[in-house]
Amino acid sequence: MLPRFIYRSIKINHVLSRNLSTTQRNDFRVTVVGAVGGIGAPLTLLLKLQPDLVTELNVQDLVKWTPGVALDISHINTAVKVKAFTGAEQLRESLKGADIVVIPGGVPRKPGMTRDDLFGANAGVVRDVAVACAETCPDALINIITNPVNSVVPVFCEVMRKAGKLNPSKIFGISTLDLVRSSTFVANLKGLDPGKVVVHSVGGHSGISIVPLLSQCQPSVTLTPDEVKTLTNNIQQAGTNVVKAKVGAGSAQLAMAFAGARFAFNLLRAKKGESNIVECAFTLNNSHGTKYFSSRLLLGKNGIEKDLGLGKLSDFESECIKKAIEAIKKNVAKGEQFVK
Ligand SMILES: NC(=O)C1=CN([C@@H]2O[C@H](COP(=O)(O)OP(=O)(O)OC[C@H]3O[C@@H](n4cnc5c(N)ncnc54)[C@H](O)[C@@H]3O)[C@@H](O)[C@H]2O)C=CC1
Ligand SMILES: O=C([O-])CC(=O)C(=O)O
Repeated sequence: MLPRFIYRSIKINHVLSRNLSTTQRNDFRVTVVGAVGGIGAPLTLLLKLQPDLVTELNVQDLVKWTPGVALDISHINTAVKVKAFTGAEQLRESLKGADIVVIPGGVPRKPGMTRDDLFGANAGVVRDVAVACAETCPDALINIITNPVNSVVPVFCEVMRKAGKLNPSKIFGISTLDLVRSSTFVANLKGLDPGKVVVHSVGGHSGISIVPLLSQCQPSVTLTPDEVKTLTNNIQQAGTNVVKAKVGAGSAQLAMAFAGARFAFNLLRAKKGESNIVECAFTLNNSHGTKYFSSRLLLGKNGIEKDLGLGKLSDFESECIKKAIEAIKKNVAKGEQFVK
């Protein structure tokens, strides 16, 4: 079954194609850096299907077939305008005027690697994109998908700080896939519709730093202590299980494209003035026992409107968060050290 927002987009496209002249639209430009990769390509496709939220879509990647992928996607009959940008030389041009920059550029894991093992390859990628963003689109909302999220978000923020352009309300490490997986796993266990189950995941995006708040699941579900432990472990290990199952062909891509699109669409909806939009993301907030933490955020026109905190935690969740904080502190220090 297609996700609901794709159905909605198909319906909207139909309305738009009949009635373009009378439809009120806001103009939003989204740039995807690493747009031709395993996450980038399906994510770009999902963005192209949402003309009520995305007006212009800039497709940037290093590979020489970037214009070919952009041309391919541009043939889809939605009103979203697609442009290609190839290589580091065209990165700045791709970022000009961007409202949102989504970054899945970088290297994925292979079996046996941790996310932290990607730091050497990906920290420089994120640093270079941050330097370019500071110069060309310092007010854009930044969505960092590249791993290790817990360390490269600090890299991005420190580069912006050095450039005098840091706005922590606009820089997000994308942990949405943890929420998506949590909803699916709880729904599968309890025989519910996964599209109607909401579970927030806080902390970070790596191993024990991922803390799904199962006690606050909506609708409320009854879970035994063993079920809570098993579900938590399955959610924390889900990425690693995909890496293993793909036997060397990379990590999660399609579910991540869905999660990345969901987060970007929610940012754009909030930017357009829709209220009560809540997502979790890994941000610089200094308010949960470590500088960076993923918590429940109310999104607004300029990014984070309010940190909604963690709500009432179970004893198990409080213990998990203590462990998460210790892991995150080390990951953050590594990112900050890299920029120094
Ligand atoms: N935050 C999350 O929940 C998740 C994060 N990831 C991470 O996303 C990243 C991308 O994964 P995949 O798309 O599967 O990898 P991939 O290798 O399929 O694609 C990466 C793309 O980035 C491009 N790229 C590399 N360096 C670049 C640069 N400096 N500028 C522009 N483009 C550049 C490559 O040419 C390639 O097209 C990985 O670091 C992976 O670990 C993956 C899944 C979930
Ligand atoms: O596990 C990985 O390397 C990719 C990732 O972050 C995820 O799937 O959650």
